[in-house]
Amino acid sequence: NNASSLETIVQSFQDSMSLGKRHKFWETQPVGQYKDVGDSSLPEGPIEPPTPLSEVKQEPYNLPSAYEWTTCDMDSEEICDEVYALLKNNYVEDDENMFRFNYSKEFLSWALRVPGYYQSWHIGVRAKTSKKLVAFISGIPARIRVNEEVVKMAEINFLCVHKKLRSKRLAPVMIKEVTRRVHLENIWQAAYTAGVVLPTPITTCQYWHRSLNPKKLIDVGFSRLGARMTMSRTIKLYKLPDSTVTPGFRKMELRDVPAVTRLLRNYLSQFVVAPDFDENDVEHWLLPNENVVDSFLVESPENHEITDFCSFYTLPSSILGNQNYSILKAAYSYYNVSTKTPLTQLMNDVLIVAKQKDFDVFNALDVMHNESFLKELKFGPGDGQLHYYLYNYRIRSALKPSGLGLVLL
Ligand SMILES: CCCCCCCCCCCCCC(=O)SCCNC(=O)CCNC(=O)[C@H](O)C(C)(C)COP(=O)(O)OP(=O)(O)OC[C@H]1O[C@@H](n2cnc3c(N)ncnc32)[C@H](O)[C@@H]1OP(=O)(O)O
Ligand SMILES: CNCCCN(C)c1ncc(F)c(N2CC(C(=O)NCc3cnc4ccccn34)C2)n1
Repeated sequence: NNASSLETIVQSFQDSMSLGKRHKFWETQPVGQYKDVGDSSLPEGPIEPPTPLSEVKQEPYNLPSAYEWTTCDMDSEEICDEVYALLKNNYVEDDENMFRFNYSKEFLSWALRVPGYYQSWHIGVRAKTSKKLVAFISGIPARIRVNEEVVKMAEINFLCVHKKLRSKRLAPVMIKEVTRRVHLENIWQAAYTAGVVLPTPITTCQYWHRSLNPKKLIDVGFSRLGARMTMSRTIKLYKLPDSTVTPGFRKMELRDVPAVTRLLRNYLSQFVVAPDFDENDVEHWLLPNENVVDSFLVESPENHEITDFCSFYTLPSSILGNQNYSILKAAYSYYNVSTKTPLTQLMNDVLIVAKQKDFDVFNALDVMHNESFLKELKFGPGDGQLHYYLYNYRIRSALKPSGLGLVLL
């Protein structure tokens, strides 16, 4: 009728102005809605109260008839392979479709089989006939502190629908199903990041990249030769020493877990949103794990006190359509703490180690105190932004990336 056609006209106008973008699914969810932004009368904390467990939907949401739910046992080599292959071929790409994340199998096992994990939160969708895995979404339990409140949350990640099944509204079903399964464990909040804008980010972070192998990065189109720059001048610009400079800088070991936990908990207490890591979490997330996560610390040569800590995770990308290279080896800054060694010097040692390990690029978000070293260590701003979200939890203050102490994978 006239009214709906008028709405359609208004909608397409607004969309073209990217103003009131319609979010048919997200408008139904307990998340900060655009209309609420800036309304300081709304209290900080849960948006909706928990539902009595008896009232949580007991059976899975309906899928299109050709598809069925499957729970992915990431302990099984075969199923881990299937999840790896689905993501390798269908997960996040850059806007120009030149790169696609290629999370490794051991990385996915590390990211999903965390202390206290629920296998039921590792959710897949299979085609009934072929049994092919065509979609995935994951949740892991985490204790996240928001200001003074430590909240049990689910960290949601690796949402992926096969390229052939896009734009069929499958994502909202995946999200509702993981929400239902999280509710069944009496957890009512979640944290997630995305490169897309949804209702409503708690903060928006900028990616920064530090070239380690500038020739390869230019060859594959990740970066461009600077104006008035030659290739040899560019290689010299990014050259790093062969070895680290900080006395007492070494790999983290199991015996360091208690000290690193103390150091990290104290450091993270200054941020508005941060994980509430205990020793179990630190052992899982920060102990070196080959090709997955690397971590280092500074043990003072005088009194053997552990004064600083730094870490990065390994997330390669497939290079789509380049004759000479197929993999971009990228390191992502994870958690770093400096109490004695200047953060810039500590991070320069991390760059030196990453170069020694043959990484092509070192990525960092402008979270925590990262901004203080980015320019001096020759990071350049990336084109991607990462938006952080909380589900069913409103935070009062407008959060800047420097107030964020949470790095998701
Ligand atoms: C208490 C517990 C709560 C637990 C849950 C907490 C929430 C968790 C939320 C998930 C956190 C994920 C964290 C990560 O993994 S971020 C990485 C996401 N994955 C990728 O980008 C991989 C490549 N892309 C794909 O696989 C598909 O394009 C996906 C699956 C992303 C969308 O599939 P498709 O393209 O075929 O679209 P559709 O027709 O099915 O559905 C369209 C609807 O989906 C909304 N959409 C699009 N992209 C995203 C996105 N990244 N987060 C949330 N919502 C998203 C979109 O606004 C629209 O809703 P609305 O705008 O109309 O309202
Ligand atoms: C914190 N959890 C990271 C999840 C990855 N998420 C969801 C993501 N969302 C948007 C982005 F902007 C982004 N960036 C990494 C930066 C980068 O390296 N950009 C060039 C590039 C190389 N390879 C790829 C693969 C995909 C996208 C960009 N690529 C930008 N990451």
